[in-house]
Amino acid sequence: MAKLILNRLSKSFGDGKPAVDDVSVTIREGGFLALLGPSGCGKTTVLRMIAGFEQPTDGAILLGERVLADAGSMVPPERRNMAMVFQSYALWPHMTVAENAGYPLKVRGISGERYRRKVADALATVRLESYAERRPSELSGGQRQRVALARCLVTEPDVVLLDEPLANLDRHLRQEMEETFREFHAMSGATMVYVTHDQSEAMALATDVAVMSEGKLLQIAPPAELYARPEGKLVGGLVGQGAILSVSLPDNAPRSMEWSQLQQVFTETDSTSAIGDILVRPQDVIHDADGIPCRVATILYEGERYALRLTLPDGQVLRAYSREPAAIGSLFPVVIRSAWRL
Ligand SMILES: Nc1ncnc2c1ncn2[C@@H]1O[C@H](COP(=O)(O)OP(=O)(O)OP(=O)(O)O)[C@@H](O)[C@H]1O
Repeated sequence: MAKLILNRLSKSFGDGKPAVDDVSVTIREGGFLALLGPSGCGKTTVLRMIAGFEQPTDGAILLGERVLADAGSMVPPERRNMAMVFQSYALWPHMTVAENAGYPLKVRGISGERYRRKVADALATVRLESYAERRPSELSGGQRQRVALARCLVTEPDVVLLDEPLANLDRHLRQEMEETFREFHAMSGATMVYVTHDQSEAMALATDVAVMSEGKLLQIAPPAELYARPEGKLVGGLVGQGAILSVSLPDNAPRSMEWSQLQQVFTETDSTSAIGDILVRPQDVIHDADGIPCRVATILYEGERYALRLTLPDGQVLRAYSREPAAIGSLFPVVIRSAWRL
């Protein structure tokens, strides 16, 4: 196994804007990368190029030193030692769970004891040993997804590619499957690339998250860093809960701002300073009689707390949490403990 490298990768489908535009990413061996972004941003096209279903128009894909694809050459999908898991599972309905899981081995001419052992190991990894003789129609959605994972494990792939694998499952099952994916990643040791438009899924699963928009890579970072230090409005708005406020900032404003600096921003409007965006997380908005005089716009009971939308004196919207209920329209002064300049 080796690093998977996307080097200045681009893909155009004819005229118009390229679907993937100059994307460079290095995924360490055994890493788990989530490609995150809104519909149409190019993430599936990146995955399909890694799998070998599409050829790059520019740039290259390498596994270690080996060039898998560039504009002039392509290693075919079956010679990349990769496995892909689809949203639709793509299981054979007439085969049992064990036969489905073992199918890639049959294709490769592996049989006998070796075949049985590999299938049994793969089913054990996804905890489906006792379902070996069932057919896909007799399984739940989560169990079918696990068969698809087992089928991908039997070939011991270097790289596993997952295209929105949880999109068809309900919320409860998604959480359970997130656990399965984490276990699967730990046990297989494979490098994984996971496409999703769900930020919480990406943050929960991956070791690194690459955020894409309109074919371009906006930022790549481990989840905690992406949350704490997003680059730009798009990433800031996509990752975690928060409000983006447009404020006039002093020239020397640091990226991470505290109340002592923010207080000035909200009280002194200096018409000569530049307008900039700051990201404020709801947990950093604290109810305080001496704070900015906001008003409650909406309130939503979330079980353990209330989620508030507050209106700032200039009309912009801020999010906050509160343990106490508050009346809509009432005064709710707040201190902003910290904010991140985007
Ligand atoms: N085979 C194709 N021919 C022409 N255009 C394509 C083809 N495949 C993708 N595109 C275009 O490339 C762009 C990126 O598509 P892609 O499927 O990679 O996005 P995505 O981020 O995966 O979206 P989604 O989450 O909706 O699947 C889109 O504008 C799409 O219409």
